[in-house]
Amino acid sequence: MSKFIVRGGNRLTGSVKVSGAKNSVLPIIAASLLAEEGVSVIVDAPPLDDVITISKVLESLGAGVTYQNDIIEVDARSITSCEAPYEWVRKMRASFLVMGPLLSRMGHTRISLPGGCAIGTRPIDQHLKGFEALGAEISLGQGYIDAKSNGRLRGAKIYLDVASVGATENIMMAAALAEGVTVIENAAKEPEIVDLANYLNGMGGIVRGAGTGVIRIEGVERMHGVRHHVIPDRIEAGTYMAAAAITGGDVYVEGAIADHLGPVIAKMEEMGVTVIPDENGVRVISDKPLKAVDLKTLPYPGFPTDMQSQMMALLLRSEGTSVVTETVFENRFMHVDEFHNMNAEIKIEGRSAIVTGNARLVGAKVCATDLRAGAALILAGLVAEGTTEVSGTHHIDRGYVHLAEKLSGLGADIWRISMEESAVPAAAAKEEVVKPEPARSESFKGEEVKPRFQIQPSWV
Ligand SMILES: CC(=O)N[C@H]1[C@@H](OP(=O)(O)OP(=O)(O)OC[C@H]2O[C@@H](n3ccc(=O)[nH]c3=O)[C@H](O)[C@@H]2O)O[C@H](CO)[C@@H](O)[C@@H]1O
Ligand SMILES: C=C(OP(=O)(O)O)C(=O)O
Repeated sequence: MSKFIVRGGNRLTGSVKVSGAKNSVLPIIAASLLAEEGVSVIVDAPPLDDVITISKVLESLGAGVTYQNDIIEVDARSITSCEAPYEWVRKMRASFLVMGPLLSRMGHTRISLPGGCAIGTRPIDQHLKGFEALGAEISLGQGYIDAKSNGRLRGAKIYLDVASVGATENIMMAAALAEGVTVIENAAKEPEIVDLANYLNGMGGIVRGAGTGVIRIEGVERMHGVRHHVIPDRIEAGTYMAAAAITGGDVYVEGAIADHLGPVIAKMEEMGVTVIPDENGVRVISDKPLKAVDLKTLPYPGFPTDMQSQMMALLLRSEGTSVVTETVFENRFMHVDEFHNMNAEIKIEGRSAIVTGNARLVGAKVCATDLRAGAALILAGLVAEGTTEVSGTHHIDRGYVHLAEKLSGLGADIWRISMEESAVPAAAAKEEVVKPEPARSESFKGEEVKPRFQIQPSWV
């Protein structure tokens, strides 16, 4: 157990590199299960806890998985099990993404029900509706979902009631080896969907229209491993852009793809932040007082829900009152209570949060209630008076590679300690900061999912 310690007041400058996208690499690793021939090589796979978890799921199914220097190799030629047990699906909802490929390739799968999570109930009805349309028989019992098909799945037209990212991905993967053509209508359009489609096409699949609301998948008989580069993480990029903006900084976010960040850039520009994209990244200059803006989260290309809490941190420091409306998840304002502990004034009215700007934020002990809430609290800590301690770091480790190291590289006063240590006096605590482990080179087989960090003396 560890926590981040942040001392506010530093202006961030310099360059930070974005890692591969969590929300791309997870479905892509799952899709590797479709390859009956060859080995899949996934480049720019970020060393996140979620990546370890999905790798463990694949190993529990009989696939070979190795990880070295941000490259994952998956050998799924011999799958020995079709069951994703509770212990993995409980750790990470995205484990459910193995259902589509397993059903398509093996004709049978048994997966623990993913259940809700902190940000909402997150049902899976659209995934199941898609599998049933493709001819699977679904039964539920004892916390598990059983899906069986009589021979190959058969292509079908599927209209999604909500443009769900996960359902679109799961159905794309299920349809990849089905007989005939599948058309997904009201499909999600996120860049991660396009990345998955490119991966499936590289594996010998035939997927067209990804990135639009209608995706057409022509089923093929066999798929093979391929080498693929994961796209950069637009949410991680957006988080560093917000760090630059909130601290009045000047930061180059290397690897950020401006096209993937349209609404984030638009809102930052409305706030008075200068954003200069080029072909290798995005420069963010914040040299004026920030202005309040209203924003509403929506499926892509709307404003991403995964940037809502980080943006709220920024709005706390803006001139005027802002209204933030969350339409994607019904319970994604848990960071508001934590912000209150830092002296913020925010009122929740239904699906909206009314954010009073010009907040004099003060450091406090706060808890990351989910991944992005954790990032937002760290952003607030960067400008708060005094020291902020953010616990719940396991959430943050799901989605950010070396967060403290990347921010301190930009000049932030942030480090990580184990829970047993005291954050004060800070100088003493810095003697026992946490350093990332060297890259893994071994198979994940047989290991527990351990924190990827260990205490090292005198680092940073
Ligand atoms: C691993 C991954 O890629 N996670 C992302 C993915 O999550 P995930 O794929 O779980 O999110 P979805 O797009 O499925 O969820 C969007 C909305 O649809 C609802 N829904 C979803 C499926 C379903 O069968 N029925 C249903 O009603 C959900 O409850 C939610 O309200 O997209 C979210 C929305 O951009 C992001 O916040 C997550 O970071
Ligand atoms: C909600 C998120 O992820 P997940 O769907 O993996 O929980 C996120 O990345 O902010």
